[in-house]
Amino acid sequence: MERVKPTASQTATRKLLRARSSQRSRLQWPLLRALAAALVYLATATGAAAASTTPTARPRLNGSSSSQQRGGARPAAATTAAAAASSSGGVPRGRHQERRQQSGTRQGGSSGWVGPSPSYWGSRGGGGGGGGGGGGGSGGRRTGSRRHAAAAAAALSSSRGGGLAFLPMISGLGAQRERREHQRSCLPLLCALRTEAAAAAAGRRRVWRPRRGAAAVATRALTEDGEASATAGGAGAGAAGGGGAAKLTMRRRQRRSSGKDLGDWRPSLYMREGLFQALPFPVRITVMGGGNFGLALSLVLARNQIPTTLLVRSDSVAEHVNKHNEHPNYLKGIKLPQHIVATADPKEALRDATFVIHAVPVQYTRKFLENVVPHMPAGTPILSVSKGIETSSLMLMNDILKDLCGTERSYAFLSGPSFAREIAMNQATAVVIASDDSCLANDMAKVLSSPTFRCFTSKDVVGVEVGGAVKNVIALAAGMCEGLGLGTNAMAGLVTRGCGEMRRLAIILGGKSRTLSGLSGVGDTFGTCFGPLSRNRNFGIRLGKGESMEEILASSTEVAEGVDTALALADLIRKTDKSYRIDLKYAIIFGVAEILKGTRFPKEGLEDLMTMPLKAEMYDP
Ligand SMILES: NC(=O)c1ccc[n+]([C@@H]2O[C@H](COP(=O)([O-])OP(=O)(O)OC[C@H]3O[C@@H](n4cnc5c(N)ncnc54)[C@H](O)[C@@H]3O)[C@@H](O)[C@H]2O)c1
Ligand SMILES: O=P(O)(O)OC[C@H](O)CO
Repeated sequence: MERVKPTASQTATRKLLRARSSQRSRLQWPLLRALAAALVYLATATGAAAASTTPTARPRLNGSSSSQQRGGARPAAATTAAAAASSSGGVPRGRHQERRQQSGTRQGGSSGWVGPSPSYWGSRGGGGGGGGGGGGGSGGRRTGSRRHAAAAAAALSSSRGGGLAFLPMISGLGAQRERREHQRSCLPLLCALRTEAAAAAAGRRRVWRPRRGAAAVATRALTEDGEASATAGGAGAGAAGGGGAAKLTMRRRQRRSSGKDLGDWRPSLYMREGLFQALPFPVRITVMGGGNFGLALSLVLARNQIPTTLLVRSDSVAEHVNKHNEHPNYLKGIKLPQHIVATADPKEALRDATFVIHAVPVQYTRKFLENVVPHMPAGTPILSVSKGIETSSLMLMNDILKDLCGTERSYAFLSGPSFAREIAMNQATAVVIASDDSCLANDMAKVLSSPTFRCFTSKDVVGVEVGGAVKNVIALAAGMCEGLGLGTNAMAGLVTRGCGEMRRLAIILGGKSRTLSGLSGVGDTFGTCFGPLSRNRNFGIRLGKGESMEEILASSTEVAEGVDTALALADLIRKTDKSYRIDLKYAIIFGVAEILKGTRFPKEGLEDLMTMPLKAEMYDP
């Protein structure tokens, strides 16, 4: 019998059904794992409660239902935990903690955290100097719900606080409302647990008062112990003694004794409403680079009450920041919260970092990192916010960081329309964080997001990075357009054609076309080309008005990354794109490079663009 050939729509429907069924089976696995983990946990917890006089007794977490919490009743979990705490001489200890203490390994970085560690710390070999290399991160990388299911199972079988790692798994199953309820009910508990974990690490005892709420517990931790040891939803902290950490702690204490601390240490809306998505491990962040953007991101972190250390270049700047709560040169007029601590000592800044944020301009990155890398704990993930291409190597940040900090750690890249001053003034901002490691991108998005700072995620590192680099060059051109006194038609045409060049280059380098229609592509291009705060645009305006490069460079204190990047891009395109007439395909980038080199005037550049050979508007590489 002759086989009937399916129609195109039948084939498409079948493909869709097949995809959905495989998606369903992927979703079922975490559910089954979750159920299995919960059963194991319940069975063990029952046994543990019976034997709660032993030091290894594990408290029950499942008593903290939202109704109990809202009704103000002391949750069963708290009662059990308190009983277990007192019986074990402080904080109840789980198996992981015990094993670590027996083997003498420093656990969970500074805070003594005993929950699971994320997959991107796998290369730390379960321990190490940072904020949490241990627990569940057993080497190879896992992704998505598998990782969360495994982390939850590990947490449930390890320590009481780790049980909260169950939350992301619930979210993976899509039960949004339940998750919110659960988080709301668990949040005060989570904060209290972390406070206790940190106190235990520092050898202190702590009174269990979950009914006072997360904010009270967090604040109390700060006031009583002089250490930012409990933070909003998921941002635990360190209380490690000795060395640099002790110095930082002492500074915090000194400030506190001055009586003006805590003014801005309030629970954010995310924390109060339970919207903050807790990470199942403590977080302490080091921001490298105390320029405009480093400061702005420190403020974002401080608003989420994450302990943040700013690594600056000189002792005098660090001293000024710590003493006056503002930077002497950047973001003038913006006051920094007291709990942002600056230091010029990379060892001191990095020893306890859970994550590192790199906010040094691309062209200074290599020199800056040479002194810093030896002090960076192995495996600590880095989030880069720098946009551009290195002139000497023609590398994007992804390659520069891998070159300098090794391939054995995960990297993420933040980009999008995000002027430092607007962020510092708490104005709404949306960005994208790209990483090959989607767990890291998700976690960084959780750490940074707040009601005024929204992070999306992406897997397209190249697309996001190319967008961030090329938009600065287009902004120089847009500035020249403005400086030449041209109208809206010219500006809109120029920026649109510039976005085409950006997309073309991104595709050639391995990025995705759709990324360039997002925040890091056209989003950032619009922001930078039309935003009065843009340094690149303002540089272009001055060029357009007839000032020379030398004059502008001599009189400006701020970095316009597009200047070096334009020259690097022209070289990179020549090296990478071997197609016919690249000068026509990248007319704006080449034009800007020529003007910066001094071989063309802005007006001539415009004439060149307008008299190019006639051709189709769109074509792909
Ligand atoms: N400013 C913004 O609004 C913004 C927004 C998004 C991304 N970014 C990106 O963030 C990165 C940092 O930008 P920024 O605005 O904070 O820079 P900035 O111009 O405000 O500060 C310069 C930074 O570089 C350091 N620096 C200066 N000269 C140096 C040198 N010779 N060697 C080593 N370090 C030196 C300074 O100490 C300072 O930390 C850039 O790549 C930029 O593209 C900035
Ligand atoms: O001030 P610019 O021109 O360096 O731009 C800053 C940011 O990149 C805008 O997103």
